[in-house]
Amino acid sequence: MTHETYAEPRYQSGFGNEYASEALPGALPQGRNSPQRAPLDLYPELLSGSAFTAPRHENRRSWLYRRQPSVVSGRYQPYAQPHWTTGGDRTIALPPEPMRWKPIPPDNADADADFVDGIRTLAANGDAEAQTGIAAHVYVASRSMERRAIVNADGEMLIVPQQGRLLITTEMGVLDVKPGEIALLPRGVVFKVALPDGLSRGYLCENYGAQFRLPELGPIGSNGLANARDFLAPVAAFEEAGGEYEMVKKSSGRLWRAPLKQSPFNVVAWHGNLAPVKYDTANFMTIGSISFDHPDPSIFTVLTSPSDTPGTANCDFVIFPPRWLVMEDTFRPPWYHRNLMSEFMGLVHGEYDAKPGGFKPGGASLHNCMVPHGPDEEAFDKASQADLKPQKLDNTLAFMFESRYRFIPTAYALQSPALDADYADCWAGLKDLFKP
Ligand SMILES: O=C(O)Cc1cc(O)ccc1O
Ligand SMILES: [Fe+2]
Repeated sequence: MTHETYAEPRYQSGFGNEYASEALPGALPQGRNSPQRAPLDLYPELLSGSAFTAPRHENRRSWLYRRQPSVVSGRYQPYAQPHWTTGGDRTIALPPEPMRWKPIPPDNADADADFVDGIRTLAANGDAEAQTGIAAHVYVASRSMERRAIVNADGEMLIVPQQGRLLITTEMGVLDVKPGEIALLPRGVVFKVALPDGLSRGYLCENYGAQFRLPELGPIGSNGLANARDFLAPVAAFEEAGGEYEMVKKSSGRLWRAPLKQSPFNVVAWHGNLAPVKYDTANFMTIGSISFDHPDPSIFTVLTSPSDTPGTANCDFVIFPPRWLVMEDTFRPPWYHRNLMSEFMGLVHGEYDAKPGGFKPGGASLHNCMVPHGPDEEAFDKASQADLKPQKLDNTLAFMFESRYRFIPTAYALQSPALDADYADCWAGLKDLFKP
């Protein structure tokens, strides 16, 4: 890739549509996918993100035209990254109470790690082999991946940067992703992450289940929430410089590494509907109550990964963006609640209205199935006394990975000094105000 490609990535718009892009004119075959000899003597390679026979609306695949097929590789050896774990660990005694972490992980906050080595799994559920569940990770990294790439065969990767821009080079081109934006990298797409701002941190959802897609809009109609055109896929770009690479592969819960004689970013043209994308949450068309009551947060769903039970997601990716609150005679923050669904939350910046105190950017909270939670004492006191003028919740971005499966925190997360042992105290002062 030229320097200009890095400075100014270019994009094609849409989500799950048929993109087409060539870095060199004429590199895409016309009228067929695998001619006897492809243009420019490139190798056609099919990347399928769904079964061949998946229904048309769920079918995702792209054709990559590359200088060498992906199968050209050195032999894989085990790679040690013990902090990136897979699936729910059923041997861990899962605390049946609310949990929260301060910004994580302070232990390697200035670590000399790249994106792969900087991943820390906080909690996970399901089983990558059964293609169910997700993992919630954080990353803290200060080193760019130079001649090193990663491919994840266990799931797609939803990246939520919290601090520092990420330049994500993929087989299909480059995504420039800053905090407030998210990136979604399909299972099996090779990528590497450069850190132009130095020390960078954020959250990751590794989704072993059905691919994330836009939610149904029901009575909302044909527009709103995350609009498909605001998702951006890269245009084709390939690395010119020769020389060796290291490929890290995550497969079946383990990491491996192999030497490559050539850059894996050697795709000169591609077309299809399986692609990495980025999305700026500032483009989210937020819907709320303009009468009374606090609506269910499902109205803030950006992307959903369904399970086999309709309406009961493997994972919903939900954001709490800046928005106006105008509801009359209403307790405006989230209500106190207990849910079937399990909730892992993070904060990109600002304050979250239910927890103005202890929930900090870079931190996390976990409220599993039927674990009671809701506004802390400070939020309750303010909201139950507030003068209900229209109010803008501004300069804030929280998010939730919500899943039908309980998240099991990792031993790392349970032993971390970031675990907030006093979390429950934020509700301890809620008094019995009953006035019969
Ligand atoms: O618990 C939370 O903070 C997330 C949440 C927000 C909301 O507005 C309603 C329900 C809910 O679980
Ligand atoms: Fe909740």
